[in-house]
Amino acid sequence: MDKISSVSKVELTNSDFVKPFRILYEQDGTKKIWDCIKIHDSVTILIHNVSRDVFVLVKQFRPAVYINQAASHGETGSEVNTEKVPGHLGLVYELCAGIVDKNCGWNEIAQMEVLEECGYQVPLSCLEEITLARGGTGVTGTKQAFYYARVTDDMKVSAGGGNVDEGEMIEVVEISVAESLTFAMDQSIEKPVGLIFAFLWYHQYKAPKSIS
Ligand SMILES: O=c1ccn([C@@H]2O[C@H](COP(=O)(O)OP(=O)(O)O[C@H]3O[C@H](CO)[C@@H](O)[C@H](O)[C@H]3O)[C@@H](O)[C@H]2O)c(=O)[nH]1
Ligand SMILES: [Mg+2]
Repeated sequence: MDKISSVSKVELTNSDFVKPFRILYEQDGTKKIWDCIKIHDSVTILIHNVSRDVFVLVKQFRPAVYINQAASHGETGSEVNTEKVPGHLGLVYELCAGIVDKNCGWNEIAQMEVLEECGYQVPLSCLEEITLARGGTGVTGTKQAFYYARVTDDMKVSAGGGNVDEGEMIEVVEISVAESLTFAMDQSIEKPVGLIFAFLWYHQYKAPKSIS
């Protein structure tokens, strides 16, 4: 999964996934411009396997993270020297997530992503909405829905790994709930803020409280 080679940056002319555009507006009479990117809304799922008290995460190569790593290693040109910037630097731990690109309930999209990426067939009744937030406010402004899915070992029906037809390569990783806060705050582990939020949410609102 982390054997990355032949990396180059090219100009984006058209895309099925993102559309850059500019907004012109006036604020209190002052003319302003703001450059944005249109992307899909998304769903994100904190999967808790209660049979073994572990969180189920996905680990995947993220080109955007990789290219930022390359820049930190002085590789800012259009070609990246992959000897100097090995592919594992673009691997990221994330919650199971997917874009809202189908006309159905967001909870159904969450259910599909849990199956596709992590191999659990979870009934909708085991999916709880945590909250809805903005995935990004500066550039995209899209919505991101967070769900909590309680799963058991007997809901595991496949290895997961993502949609092979779309070329997805995903490793399913388990983190014990007991170690999850240390994991969340470890800066040496690449992860998005949504993962940290979800782990903290669990410990604040869901974790059994010990009696002192
Ligand atoms: O430029 C692109 C963009 C996407 N894809 C494919 O599109 C699919 C997208 O996968 P999906 O699981 O639906 O979305 P994610 O990539 O997991 O993205 C979600 O999870 C991210 C991490 O939480 C968030 O940043 C995003 O907003 C959210 O949509 C995959 O097959 C990709 O291979 C491409 O091939 N090229
Ligand atoms: Mg995904």
